[in-house]
Amino acid sequence: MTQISIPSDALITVAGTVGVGKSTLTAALAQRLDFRTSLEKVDHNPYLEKFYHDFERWSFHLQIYFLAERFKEQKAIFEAGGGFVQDRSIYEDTGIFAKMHADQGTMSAVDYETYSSLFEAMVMTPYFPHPDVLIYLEGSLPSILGRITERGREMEIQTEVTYWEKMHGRYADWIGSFDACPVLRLNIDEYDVNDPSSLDDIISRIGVAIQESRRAKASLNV
Ligand SMILES: Nc1ncnc2c1ncn2[C@@H]1O[C@H](COP(=O)(O)OP(=O)(O)O)[C@@H](O)[C@H]1O
Ligand SMILES: Nc1ncnc2c1ncn2[C@H]1C[C@H](O)[C@@H](COP(=O)(O)O)O1
Repeated sequence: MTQISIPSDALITVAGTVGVGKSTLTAALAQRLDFRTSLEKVDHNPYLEKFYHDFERWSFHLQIYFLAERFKEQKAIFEAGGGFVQDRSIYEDTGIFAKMHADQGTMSAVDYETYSSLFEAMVMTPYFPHPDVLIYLEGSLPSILGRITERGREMEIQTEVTYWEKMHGRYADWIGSFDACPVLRLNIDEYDVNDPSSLDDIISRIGVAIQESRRAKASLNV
């Protein structure tokens, strides 16, 4: 199969639940495509560990922090003119995490409202490049829990399994109605990030998805 080249200004975003393999695939794709990465910085997050110990107390602070961080990343991608693989989308902050905590009562209704209006205002700006394609990583809950354990972040390992179970279910519902950009679904049992031919296959599929979406946009003149 002839491989369709990926435009050098593309923005490829990798989405999926915690531990599914986003950062690993982001790094592998960026290296192969000679793209830059936009990574989530977990180690210097001042709220994350506190949040896992007390969701109610820290949910709002953490969401505002993630929103600010991701918006800065979006702006950097916009200013660079693309050419990035991004680890996690801004859509997951609001569509998965903030909503889940609001629904389960660990973020108050007023905090959720404030957060959501800030999110809407940020997304409406020209600094917000929508991805050319969102790669959605999916897998079974046991495989994902195994990866969370293997990675060894104590705060995640100590968190009740029901938290990850609820998140896993929410992701499945969320992706079913996600329509902000084209989606490429990848099952984690069906690729090997260390196998070059497996990455070739993913890159071919990314190429096709981007080509189709750019053609569709051009025909609508948007
Ligand atoms: N394709 C893969 N096969 C096997 N293990 C993987 C794969 N991708 C990631 N992992 C492992 O799973 C764990 C979580 O991966 P990571 O990329 O950090 O997930 P995420 O960014 O989605 O939270 C890490 O220990 C990583 O080494
Ligand atoms: N928006 C978020 N709210 C709560 N927690 C979040 C949010 N975004 C990321 N996280 C957490 C989940 C993980 O513990 C780390 C990093 O995510 P990962 O999926 O491992 O890249 O941050």
